[in-house]
Amino acid sequence: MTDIAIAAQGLGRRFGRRGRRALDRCEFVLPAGRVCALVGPNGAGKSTLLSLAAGLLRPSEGRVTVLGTTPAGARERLAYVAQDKPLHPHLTVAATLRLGRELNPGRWDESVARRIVTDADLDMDAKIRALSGGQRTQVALALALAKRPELLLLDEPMADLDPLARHRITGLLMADAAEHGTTIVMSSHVVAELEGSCDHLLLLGAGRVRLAGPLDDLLAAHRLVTGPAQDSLDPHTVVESRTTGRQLTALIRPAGPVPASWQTAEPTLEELVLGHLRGPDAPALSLTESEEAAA
Ligand SMILES: Nc1ncnc2c1ncn2[C@@H]1O[C@H](COP(=O)(O)OP(=O)(O)OP(=O)(O)O)[C@@H](O)[C@H]1O
Repeated sequence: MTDIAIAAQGLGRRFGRRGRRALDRCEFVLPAGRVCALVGPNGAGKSTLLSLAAGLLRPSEGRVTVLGTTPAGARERLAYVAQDKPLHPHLTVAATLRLGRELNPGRWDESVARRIVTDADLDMDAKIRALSGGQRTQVALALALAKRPELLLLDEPMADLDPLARHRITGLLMADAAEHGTTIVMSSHVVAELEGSCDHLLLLGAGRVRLAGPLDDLLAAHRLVTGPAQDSLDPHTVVESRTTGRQLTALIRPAGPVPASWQTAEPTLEELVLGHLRGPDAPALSLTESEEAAA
C-alpha cells in the first residue's frame, strides 16, 4: 500500500492536434484511503481524468502517478467503471463473473460479486445485452468490487440506478472503503448524494482544478453570507454573489472577520459546488491534508 492514491503534476490532455485541452495543467494529490467526489460541469474533464488514472488514455503533458507507479503498472490494483459500462453483450451474468474470476486470480472476491447481483435480483442466466442500463451498471460494479482493488475509479456510477439500488450500492462502497481501506474516486452530478459519503473533493472546471482537498477543510474555508446589498465584501474572496432586492447572498472565502450584521453559515457540499459552478472565475483553492489527519 502507498500513502498516495493519485498524484497529478502538470497533467494535461488534448484530443487532436488542434483540439482544446480537456485537461490543462492539473495538480493535485489524493491520499490513499479516501472517498473522493469528482465533480464539475459537463465537459469539465472528469471522464478524461478517470481514463488517464485508469491508464486508458495517455497524458499529452505532465504526468499522473497511481498507487506509487504508472497507471499501467497499477492496473491489477485498480478497477474502473466507465460511464458506458463496457461488458460483453453476448455473455450471461454468470459467464461475466466467471471471466472476472479467471482474469483476476488470487484477488477475486466471489462473495461480494454474488451479493451485488443477488441483491439486484438478477438472473444469472440472463445475457448482458438483455439487461437494463441500471442492471448492467450493477454487474459492472460487481466485477469492479470483486477485484478487491486498492483504487476504485467510478464514472457516474449512480446515474442509472433506482433510489433503492443507489442506497444499497452507496452502503456497499462505504463499507468496502471502511473495511479494506479502498480509495474511491466517484464522479457525479448529483452532489447531494455525495454528502455524507465523501471525505475528499476534487472540483474541475474547464479542464482545470478549481477545488481540491479534504472536504471538511474546504467547507471550513468558505462561508455563505447574507447581508445588506450596499455593503462591500472587501477584502474577502467572493466566489459567487447574488442580489435580491436589498439583500446580498454570497459564497466567500473570508479574509478576516465578517461584519456582525451579516448572517453567516458554513456551506453544505451542494452549496459549495453550486457556488463554484456559478462563479467559474473564482480563484482555485487546493488544500493538503494535515499530518494529523493523514496519520
Ligand atoms: N475522445 C474524445 N475526442 C475529442 N474530444 C473529447 C474526447 N473525449 C472528451 N473530449 C472533450 O474533452 C472535454 C472533457 O470531456 P469529459 O468527457 O472528460 O468531460 P466530463 O467532465 O466527464 O463531462 P460530463 O459531465 O458531460 O460527462 C470535452 O470538451 C469533450 O468534448
